[in-house]
Amino acid sequence: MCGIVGVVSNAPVNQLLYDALLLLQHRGQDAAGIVTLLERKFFMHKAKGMVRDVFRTRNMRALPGSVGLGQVRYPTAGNAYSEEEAQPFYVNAPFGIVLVHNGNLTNAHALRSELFSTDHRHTNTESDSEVLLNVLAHELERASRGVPLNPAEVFAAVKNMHKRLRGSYAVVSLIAGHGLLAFRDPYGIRPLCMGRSADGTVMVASESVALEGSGHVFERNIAPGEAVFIDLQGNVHSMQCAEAPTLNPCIFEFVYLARPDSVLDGISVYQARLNLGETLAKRVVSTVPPNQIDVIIPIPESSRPSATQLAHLLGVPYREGFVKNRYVGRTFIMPGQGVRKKSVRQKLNVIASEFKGRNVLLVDDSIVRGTTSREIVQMARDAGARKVYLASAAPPVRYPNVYGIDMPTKDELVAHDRTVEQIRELIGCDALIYQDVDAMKRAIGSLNPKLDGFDASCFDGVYVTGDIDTEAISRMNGNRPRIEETEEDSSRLALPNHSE
Ligand SMILES: O=P(O)(O)OC[C@H]1O[C@H](OP(=O)(O)OP(=O)(O)O)[C@H](O)[C@@H]1O
Ligand SMILES: NC(=O)CC[C@H](N)C(=O)O
Ligand SMILES: [Mg+2]
Repeated sequence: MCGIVGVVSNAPVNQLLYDALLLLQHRGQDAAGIVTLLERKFFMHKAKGMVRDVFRTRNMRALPGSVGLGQVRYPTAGNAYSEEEAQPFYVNAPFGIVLVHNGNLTNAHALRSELFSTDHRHTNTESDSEVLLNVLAHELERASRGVPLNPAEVFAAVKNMHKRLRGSYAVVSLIAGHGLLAFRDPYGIRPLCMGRSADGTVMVASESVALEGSGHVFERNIAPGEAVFIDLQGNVHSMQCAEAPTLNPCIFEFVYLARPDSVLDGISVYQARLNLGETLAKRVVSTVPPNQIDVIIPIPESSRPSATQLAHLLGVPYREGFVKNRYVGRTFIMPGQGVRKKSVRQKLNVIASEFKGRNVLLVDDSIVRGTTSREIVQMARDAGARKVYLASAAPPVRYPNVYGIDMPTKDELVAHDRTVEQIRELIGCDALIYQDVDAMKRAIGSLNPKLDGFDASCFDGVYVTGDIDTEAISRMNGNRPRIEETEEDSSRLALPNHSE
């Protein structure tokens, strides 16, 4: 779940792209990049790190032009530590194309060989996004052979792409001399929306918060399978390019990934989390009587809306018991278990008085590897809690995710092949209460009846694209270069040393 953005304007866009990427930082902390287009020349700067670290003034000055795109990366394919896999990706022919991608191709391996043997195209990294760019380049070349590239040719290329690509993809790309192309996979797994500002700038972005926070008015979501082409004058053309599109957004966006102030596919992320708190209340009542809970404490950050609603419905005081160090990033999207574990303690600290002698119900949005829960439960006990109960606003995460969330192998999931009682024992809490899968789908789905369903594969093992061999994917991903604790990790987590 990287964050992507693209703009067509008639004023310089470097600062605008930077601002939008900052608003999408929660979607990817590993690398960031921007490309701008001035006349027919691309200007690019990308590197590993967060937006504020990657772009210095001199880099920003070197990004001229009134059209551009950007990305913040959370790696789900290839090598998380490879600077070369930071996005955007560039290819020189045809026309000159740059591309940013949110999602994960499940047939990247097969496509890479096909690109080489049939299309005679070379890819130089392990990134699925580079594969995607080369498929786009090949299809654009085919569609515009002997004719000028107009929207009809661009849409013909996207139609062919949908036939070749499998998995999830929300994409923004720039075609030099022509315009900006954005499209979404036929299931709409990853989000993409567009908006406009008063001066006529058109922006496409992963989440509505990027539009609104940078002075644009949300216009609409890009439909599953749809392609939008914005020419260099700012005219918007669009076409449905998939044969049988359905809207099945990733449910984990609502549970954890997206910002609560975003509205994705017509659903307020905040309201979705409140609703999850409401249905969770029913589960809690049937496990632990509310009069045996003294206080409800959220595990910051993402669980707050669900915990508030839960506390309200149970009539139990809601208190802040953990303070988050805002300078440590999101732990779940950090690459590598060592670094994730260490950062939970660096990130959260207890307010001991909220725990001492009390029966506390801790609430998290989800439990994935159990890294956070294990640490937190122990911290609550160390602070003097009498009983420590834990509730998760999402059901157990039991299956690998193959569509752009970094939980690729089942063995790393604390709930895989374990009963709730076994998980409770591992985490070390006195009671463990999970959301129910159908209740979760109803709680969020009721907010937009036009949805066809969700990709909830990590909870129910049903993969919307229907062609997933999780064993093969687990094997492939298990061999991915993963990051375990290195010096670089540790220094990245360390707080700035002001005495230097
Ligand atoms: O079981 P785990 O593998 O630990 O993963 C789940 C935890 O990770 C996320 O928090 P994170 O710190 O990433 O972000 P947040 O501040 O938005 O809650 C999520 O909200 C859970 O707290
Ligand atoms: N989280 C994502 O969307 C990742 C995009 C792409 N698969 C990468 O690893 O760079
Ligand atoms: Mg969290």
